[in-house]
Amino acid sequence: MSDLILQVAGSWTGRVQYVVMAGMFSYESSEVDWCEDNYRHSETVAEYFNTMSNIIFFVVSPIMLYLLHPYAKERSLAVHLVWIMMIFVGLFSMYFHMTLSLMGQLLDELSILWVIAVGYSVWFPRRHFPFFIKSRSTFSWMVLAITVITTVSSFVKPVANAYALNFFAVHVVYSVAVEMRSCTNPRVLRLARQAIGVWVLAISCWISDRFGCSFWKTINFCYLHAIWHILIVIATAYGSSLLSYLDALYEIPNSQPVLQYWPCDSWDLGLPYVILKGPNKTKKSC
Ligand SMILES: CCCCCCCC/C=C\CCCCCCCC(=O)N[C@@H](CO)[C@H](O)/C=C/CCCCCCCCCCCCC
Ligand SMILES: [Ca+2]
Ligand SMILES: [Zn+2]
Repeated sequence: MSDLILQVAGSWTGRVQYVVMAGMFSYESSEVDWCEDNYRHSETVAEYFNTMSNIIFFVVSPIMLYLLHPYAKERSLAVHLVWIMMIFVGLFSMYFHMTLSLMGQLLDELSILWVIAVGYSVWFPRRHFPFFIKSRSTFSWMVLAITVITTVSSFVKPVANAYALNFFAVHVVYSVAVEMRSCTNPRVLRLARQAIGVWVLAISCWISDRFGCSFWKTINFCYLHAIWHILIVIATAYGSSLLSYLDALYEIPNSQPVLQYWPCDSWDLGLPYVILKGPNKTKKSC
C-alpha cells in the first residue's frame, strides 16, 4: 500500500515538475492529441480543421441567444448564461486545438463543465430533485458545490476529464429520455429524437477519433473530431430548446409554450426555439 502511495506521489511529482519545466502554455504540453495530423496545414496551428470547426460556436450561440430571449425574459435572464458561456467554450476549444497545450485543454474542459452546471441549475426538472432539496436555489447551490469540487479534481488527472464530462452528457440524455415518456406532443417528441440522434452521431465521432485513429489514418480521413464540434453544437441547440420548452411548461404559469424553427418553421427546418403564447394556458401536459 505504502509502495503504491509512493508510486502515485512520485508520478504526480514527476508530472508537476514536467509541467513547471515545459509550461502549461507551451505547445503540445497536453497529454491529449487528436487524430488530425499536427502542423499539416499551418506552422502555428497544430490541428487546423479541429481549430477552425469551432467557428460553429460563434455562429450558433448569438442566434440561440436571440431566439431564446422571449422565453428567458419571462423565466430568468440566467438562461442566457448557457449560450454566452458556449462562446467561451468555442474560444477555449480553438485555443486548445491550436496549441494542444495543457492550459488549453483545462480551459476547454472546465468551460464545458461550467456550461453543464448552469444548464442543470436552470433546467433540471424540479420534480426530479433529490428528496432533501426543496427549492431551485438550494439545488443550484448543490450544483455549484459539486462543480467547484469537480473543477479542483480536474487538475489531478486531466486526461480523465473528457470521460467525466461525457458521463454528465449521458445523464443529460437519460433525463431527456425520461421526460419524454410522459410526453404526447409529436413536435416535442420529434425534437427529442433529433437531439438524441445528433448526440449519438456526435459521440460516435468523438469515440472513433479517440480510439480508431489508426483506421482513419489508413483512409486519410482524420476529421472526425472537427465533425464532432459541429454536431455537438447542433445537439446542444436542439437539447437547450427542448429543455426550455419543458421548463416553460412547468415553471412559467399560463405560458402556453410552442416550439418553432428558425428560419423555416413550416418545414421544421433549422434551429428550434420556444415562443410563449400565454396567458390562457389551462393544461399542464406535454
Ligand atoms: C437537465 C440538464 C441540462 C444540461 C444542459 C447541457 C448544456 C450543454 C452543455 C455543454 C455543451 C457542449 C459543449 C461541447 C464542447 C466541445 C469542445 C470539445 O470538443 N472538447 C473536447 C476537446 O477538444 C473534449 O474532449 C470534449 C469532452 C466532452 C464534452 C461533453 C459535452 C457534453 C454535451 C452535452 C450535450 C447534451 C445534448 C443533449 C441532447 C439531448
Ligand atoms: Ca493531432
Ligand atoms: Zn475539440
